[in-house]
Amino acid sequence: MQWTLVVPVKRLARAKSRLSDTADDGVRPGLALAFALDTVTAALACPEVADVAVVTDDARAGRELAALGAAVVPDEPGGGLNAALAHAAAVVRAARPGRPVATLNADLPALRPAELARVLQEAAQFPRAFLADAAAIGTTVLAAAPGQSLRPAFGPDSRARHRASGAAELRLEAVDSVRQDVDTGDDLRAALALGVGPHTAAAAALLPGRAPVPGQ
Ligand SMILES: Nc1nc2c(ncn2[C@@H]2O[C@H](COP(=O)(O)OP(=O)(O)OP(=O)(O)O)[C@@H](O)[C@H]2O)c(=O)[nH]1
Ligand SMILES: C=C(OP(=O)(O)O)C(=O)O
Repeated sequence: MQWTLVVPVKRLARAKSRLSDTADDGVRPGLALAFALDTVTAALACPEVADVAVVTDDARAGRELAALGAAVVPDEPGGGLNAALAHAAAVVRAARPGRPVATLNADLPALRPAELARVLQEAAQFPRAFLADAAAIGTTVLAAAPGQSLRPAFGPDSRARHRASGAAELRLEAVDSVRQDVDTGDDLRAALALGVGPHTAAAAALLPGRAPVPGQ
């Protein structure tokens, strides 16, 4: 079963505010874009993924992600993350009603296609399912079978909120790259240790106190 992924991307100028102590206003938008480029590149390389739709209001992110092969859905509701996801899911569902849909956060710069494939294969066993983030508080993937509405409940404590909504929590081992979202400087260090994609490696090398990562 092949999935349509919906990837939300906040306006780059406002994105990743919790990284402001690690990356100042001059470099943070480029870092957020690099995360999204590496996330979408890995998602498009996953055999379980048919297509990727990015929902964003950011012109530069839309342009650069479209160049990778993603579709771009304008964030018309402008009502925050959950409204953007519900809107984009409705748009992609109208085009292909028989396909399962999953959201994937755009801040997974270490994402590996084979680990995402395992997550999506497991999610296909349930009407709705989700994967908790590395901190075990948030959510990085929320998946819905054909005919099931996504009902996204991202934000504070989204792991508990998705569980309370009846979605199955995926209890997979060794899918660290799908769980490792980057909100803070510590998260970025953890992602770099897992091994990030080339856009993030280049952007992270520009941060103060960071040497380029050899081989990336
Ligand atoms: N389209 C869209 N995407 C959003 C919106 N808010 C957050 N996102 C995306 O949703 C995912 C998870 O969001 P967060 O991890 O909170 O990222 P963030 O909002 O950039 O980070 P902070 O500013 O530190 O809260 C990321 O891929 C964001 O780019 C929104 O209002 N619209
Ligand atoms: C929006 C979310 O992401 P984060 O915790 O990374 O802000 C979430 O996990 O629901």
